[in-house]
Amino acid sequence: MIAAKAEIPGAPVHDGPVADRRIEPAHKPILYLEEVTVSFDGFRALNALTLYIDEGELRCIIGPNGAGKTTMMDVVTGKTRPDKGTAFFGQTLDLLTLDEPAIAEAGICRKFQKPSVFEKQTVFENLELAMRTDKRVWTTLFARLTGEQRDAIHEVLETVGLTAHRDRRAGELSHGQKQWLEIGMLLMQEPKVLLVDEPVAGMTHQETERTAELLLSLEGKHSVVVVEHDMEFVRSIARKVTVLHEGSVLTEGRMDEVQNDPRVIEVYLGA
Ligand SMILES: Nc1ncnc2c1ncn2[C@@H]1O[C@H](COP(=O)(O)OP(=O)(O)OP(=O)(O)O)[C@@H](O)[C@H]1O
Repeated sequence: MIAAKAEIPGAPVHDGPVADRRIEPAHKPILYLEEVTVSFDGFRALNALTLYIDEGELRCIIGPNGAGKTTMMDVVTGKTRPDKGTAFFGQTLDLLTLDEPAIAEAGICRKFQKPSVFEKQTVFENLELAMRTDKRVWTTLFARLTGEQRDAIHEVLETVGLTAHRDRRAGELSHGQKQWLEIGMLLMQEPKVLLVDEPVAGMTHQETERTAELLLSLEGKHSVVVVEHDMEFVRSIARKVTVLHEGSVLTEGRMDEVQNDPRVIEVYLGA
């Protein structure tokens, strides 16, 4: 079921020439979470969380353990249903009416911390499998690719820096390369929003740097939400940073601003 976003108080309205001028195209939200509350046995993992993500932006979400970062991603992807609040994708798609596959189909993809690739298939084949709607390995590998599909795979290989490894089995790749391959597999689905959970955990310094470049290169083409504990990494990619604490937004802003915010310092030192 599709509900109308315009019914939400304070939500931007895009349906007329005057309304259009109210929003800068560069700051048009694609994801709206408003007053979202999730309780587990009375404990509020999310507490009236309100968060907007703009189209094409790269947003970092930080916060001490238990702040609600994972729960927030679970709500967006349909894994967890909030007790209260609203979650919209764009102006019209009510995420709370959709299940996980429908949300992924709509263009919200999630990269979990642990890479999950088809180890026995090559890098190229993994990307091919990710592109198809028919997920049966057998069917996919024996279907012929169109020129356009090949181009799409080559473009993603370039983006994730794995062109030279296209014919290697995924199982032979390093941890970092597997992570990039999985990001590539998500890119094959042309997501509008990419949620990335601790992308550099377990990576070498060099792999971390390369991951920063990769995520920065996605900016403008996709909205990328990165949840990460590694502050040096966050600093290297951060545009706008949102600090979660006890299920709500504590503060948002540039990395230097949030780092010097006494409330943020207190929360991290107290954690
Ligand atoms: N299924 C659940 N049942 C009970 N409590 C839960 C459940 N999922 C999360 N919580 C609790 O909700 C709070 C928020 O958890 P969440 O995993 O969202 O935090 P986080 O910011 O991702 O933390 P971390 O950085 O440690 O991963 C925590 O106190 C956690 O123990």
